[in-house]
Amino acid sequence: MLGRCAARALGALRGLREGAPPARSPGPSRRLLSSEKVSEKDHSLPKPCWSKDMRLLFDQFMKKCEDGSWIHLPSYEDIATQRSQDFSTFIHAYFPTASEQINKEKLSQGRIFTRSFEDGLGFEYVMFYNDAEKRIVCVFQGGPHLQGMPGFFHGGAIATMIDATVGMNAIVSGGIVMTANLNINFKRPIPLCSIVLINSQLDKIEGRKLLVSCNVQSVDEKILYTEATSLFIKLNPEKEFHIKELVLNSAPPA
Ligand SMILES: CC/C=C\C/C=C\C/C=C\CCCCCCCC(=O)SCCNC(=O)CCNC(=O)[C@H](O)C(C)(C)COP(=O)(O)OP(=O)(O)OC[C@H]1O[C@@H](n2cnc3c(N)ncnc32)[C@H](O)[C@@H]1OP(=O)(O)O
Repeated sequence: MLGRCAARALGALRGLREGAPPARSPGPSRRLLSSEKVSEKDHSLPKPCWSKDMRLLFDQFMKKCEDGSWIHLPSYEDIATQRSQDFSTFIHAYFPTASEQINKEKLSQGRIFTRSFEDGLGFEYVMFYNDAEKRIVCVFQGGPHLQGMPGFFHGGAIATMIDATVGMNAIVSGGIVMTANLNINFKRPIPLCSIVLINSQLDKIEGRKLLVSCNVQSVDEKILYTEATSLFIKLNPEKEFHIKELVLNSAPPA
């Protein structure tokens, strides 16, 4: 049985695509342009660019999902439904000054960073969540455009995938959170285009703080490439109360 927070967060992740009603109002901070492209592709499902090993790992984890102990997490490249517009409106209301500085025309082109590369060239990954153990495992196949030192992944690309994985763990466990601190020890360089496992674990929740750790290992678990710890802060619930009112009152009269 999923915890209430995890069930809500997973529902929200799925709800970004499934059965969401057509947008009534984009709210004050996010105006959709008529030319806005909406991609429905779930990037966490097998694609031709996935290697044999990546597919094998996907199949192994999907097998673990059959008894409900693990859950496959969907992943889309952009955010375009009513519920996610509310989410976007919420975030902009939380940071009003920063929000004013955003170029609203460019905002409509917003795309999740890890899903903004052509298939196979950047970040290919799929995440699985275990609620009982508060773990997320990410199977990651990095492409040739993530190169840093010749033949190896760029440290920033590794940091990005770590942030995405521990971040998803924090979102599923805590709701709307932001990364406050990320500490990374790069222990071994990761060969370009290899497949690695990112194992993340929720260690502690202290009020609004969520501590999540992770390691990056080779598929056979013989090489420990990277270790990281992170701190996520749940956006202040008191402030959230006023923001909810703002979001609810933002729609123009019908
Ligand atoms: C339900 C959601 C559903 C769907 C989501 C939709 C789509 C998801 C798709 C993909 C997601 C993939 C995951 C990606 C994850 C990536 C996340 C990011 O990259 S976030 C971007 C980077 N982070 C930032 O830009 C954050 C910048 N910082 C801030 O905005 C603020 O500092 C803050 C973190 C919001 C905290 O500010 P607050 O005013 O809210 O809290 P404070 O009162 O300052 O602090 C509370 C508490 O925490 C302690 N603290 C804060 N920062 C730190 C720190 N760096 N180190 C240690 N401690 C810290 C602070 O001392 C307070 O402690 P207390 O006094 O004991 O209460």
